[in-house]
Amino acid sequence: MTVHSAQQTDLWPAPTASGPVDATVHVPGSKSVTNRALVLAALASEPGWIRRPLRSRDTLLMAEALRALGVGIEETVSSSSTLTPGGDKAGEAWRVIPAPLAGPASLDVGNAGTVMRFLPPVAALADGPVRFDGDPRSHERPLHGVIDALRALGARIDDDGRGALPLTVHGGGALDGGPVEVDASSSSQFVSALLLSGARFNQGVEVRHTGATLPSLPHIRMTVDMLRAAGAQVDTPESGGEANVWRVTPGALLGRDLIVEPDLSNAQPFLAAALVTGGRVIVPDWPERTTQPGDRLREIFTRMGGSCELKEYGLEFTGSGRIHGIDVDLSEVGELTPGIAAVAALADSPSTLRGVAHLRLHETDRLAALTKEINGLGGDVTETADGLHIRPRALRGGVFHTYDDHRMATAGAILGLAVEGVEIENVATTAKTLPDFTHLWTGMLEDRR
Ligand SMILES: O=C(O)C1=C[C@@H](OP(=O)(O)O)[C@@H](O)[C@H](O)C1
Ligand SMILES: C=C(OP(=O)(O)O)C(=O)O
Repeated sequence: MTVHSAQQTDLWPAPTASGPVDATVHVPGSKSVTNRALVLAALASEPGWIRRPLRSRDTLLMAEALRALGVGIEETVSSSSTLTPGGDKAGEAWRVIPAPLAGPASLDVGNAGTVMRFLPPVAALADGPVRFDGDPRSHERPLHGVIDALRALGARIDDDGRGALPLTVHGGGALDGGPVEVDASSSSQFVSALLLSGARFNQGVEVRHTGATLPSLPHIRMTVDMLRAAGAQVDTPESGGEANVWRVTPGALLGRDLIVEPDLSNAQPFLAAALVTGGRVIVPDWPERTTQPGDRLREIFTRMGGSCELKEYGLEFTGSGRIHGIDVDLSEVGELTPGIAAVAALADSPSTLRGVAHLRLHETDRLAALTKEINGLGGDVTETADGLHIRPRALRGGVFHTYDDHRMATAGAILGLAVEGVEIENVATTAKTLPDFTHLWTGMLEDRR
């Protein structure tokens, strides 16, 4: 698969459901886990394996960028294909071979928050200049937390002073590290970025978040869990440390053999389909314990009218035929907002989604985009200071624009299940994290188990 910018402007007629869905959907691996695994494996002192990696635009950009810095990443068919009940590509794996990091290099981050934020600290450890650029939207997404913190920790960075891309990190082969303050209220990825490379800084790193709010805490926990699994010593607020302070002790990282969990945020549209059609969807390999924010869907979609059971083979989620509105704080799980908004627009009562002001700086301004597009189909959505108020109304068909946002595309598909004549513009933008989306979606509608 080539790493391309999804510029296609075709209209995809979103299929309506002819009845309750009844399907098993194998959801590909987690973007957030795959990209953390790549960074940690690249920084390790020995080779490692990443099994069942997500292959999507965001993760291929991460792999390409690390290769450009000298890291070996080999695609292989692993010997452990038996690990995978029914997943066709599941035996495939990446072998990551760390090497001295070096510039000059020119990295394309696309519109991947994980790539544009996790890699500048890695580049600070490289020897030589590393230039970062990406899609036009990447120039608007906040990066000041990473830039300012790296400078405070001893890095030299050339940028245009806006706290955003493009920029060049002049890596010196090592970084002092130590204590640093960051306002991560616009993205938890600032904290994750500094922690992920922190074990390789001379003094490690101590990150103190100074802002009033901090979104996406589960993603910071994911960073901490994965660092610990790679042998790093990490002190956190949860492990008895100070509130809003994370500390990584300097030291070598181990090469791991890691199996990537299915992407639970990408499972969302499929679970939503069960809810919207009063059907049933099984997602195999749903982890029993996970830091992925998508695990909150079990609770949120249950409150919205479904029921679920975590079985040995995966999650079985069943809709009741009724969809209820919800009043919910999504600050920890912001990336679930578009899918929840779509379901809420089809509910039997109003919804209020709170705590997600930072979504205005995601792939697109998601609060504005959801309001405009759902209202464009006849809906009644208003933006609040930190979220959305959604009053369900009968919807009609029309074009649903995606603004190069994968989660807008999947939100439109959810609406299309219940509303005839919804056409998704640039559904190919789902390639950011789920290149197979349209096949999985039509497959789900045909599958009757
Ligand atoms: O660290 C990660 O993998 C992510 C953190 C979150 O970012 P924000 O904290 O910027 O919302 C989330 O929305 C994004 O999809 C993935
Ligand atoms: C916000 C998201 O992505 P990113 O990693 O680009 O921030 C997302 O996937 O919903």
